[in-house]
Amino acid sequence: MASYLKSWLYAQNPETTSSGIPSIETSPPAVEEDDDTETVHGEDDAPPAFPAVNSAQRAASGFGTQTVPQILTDSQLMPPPPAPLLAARRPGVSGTSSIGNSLAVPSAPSSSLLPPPTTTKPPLKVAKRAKVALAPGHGPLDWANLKKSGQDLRGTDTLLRVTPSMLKEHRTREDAWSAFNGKVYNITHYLPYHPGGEKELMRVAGRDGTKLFASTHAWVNLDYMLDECLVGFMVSE
Ligand code: HEM
Repeated sequence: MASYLKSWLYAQNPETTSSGIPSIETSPPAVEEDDDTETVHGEDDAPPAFPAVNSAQRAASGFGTQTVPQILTDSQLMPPPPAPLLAARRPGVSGTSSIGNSLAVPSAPSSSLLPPPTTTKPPLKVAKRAKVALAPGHGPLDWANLKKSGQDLRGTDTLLRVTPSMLKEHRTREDAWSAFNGKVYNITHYLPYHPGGEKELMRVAGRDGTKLFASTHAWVNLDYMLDECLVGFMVSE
């Protein structure tokens, strides 16, 4: 058995002694250069390489032999897209932005995020129109029914040519005429039906009420409401 082992050792290691017996090293082996980067040295907190330096993974993947992708410089990169205009807006700032020349916002008033002045400023004072409680049976429908009733609301047999002096003679509550856009109406019967009150309507009795009517409620269809009250047309003296 011993001779067999001797012959085997000789075959494996040609550096045998002259006696043919391999020498047995007794001194400790020389410390080799340590290239194991996984070993932590002193205060070095660097993480170990991954995959490990001499690992099978590194050898299999050809790690380190591949060409490292080149990192492009700023000038080689595609330029960034332009900043959207709305993104450059700032609350409370209207007009040109000071973010930078490239982000300059056109100074349109709409570029501000401020609420529109209509919501922040108090509304303009509108002259309050007096509400008048109409007597029972004197609502708009009642007036419409009276017009249809066939009752004479003109007080004249035919349409007249009315001069300003003629108009002036009809300025009482019992007999009130008024002119609107060249047409003369007998407003006497309408007085208690007027939503703005008799007093207001009497301001135009015996004179031209075109201006006052238009400044109060131009949307009201006067010609339809008073069609049965038409007296005639304005003419000069
Ligand atoms: C004969 C001509 C006139 C007719 C047919 C007429 C008719 C009307 C009508 C239909 C309304 C209700 C309108 C609405 O609620 O939107 C109204 C309201 C009013 N009208 Fe006249 N109007 C006449 C002349 C006048 C005149 C000359 C004045 C004088 C200033 C006047 C003063 C008013 C006022 C102050 C109101 C408001 C009443 C309210 O807010 O409830 N109207 N009128």
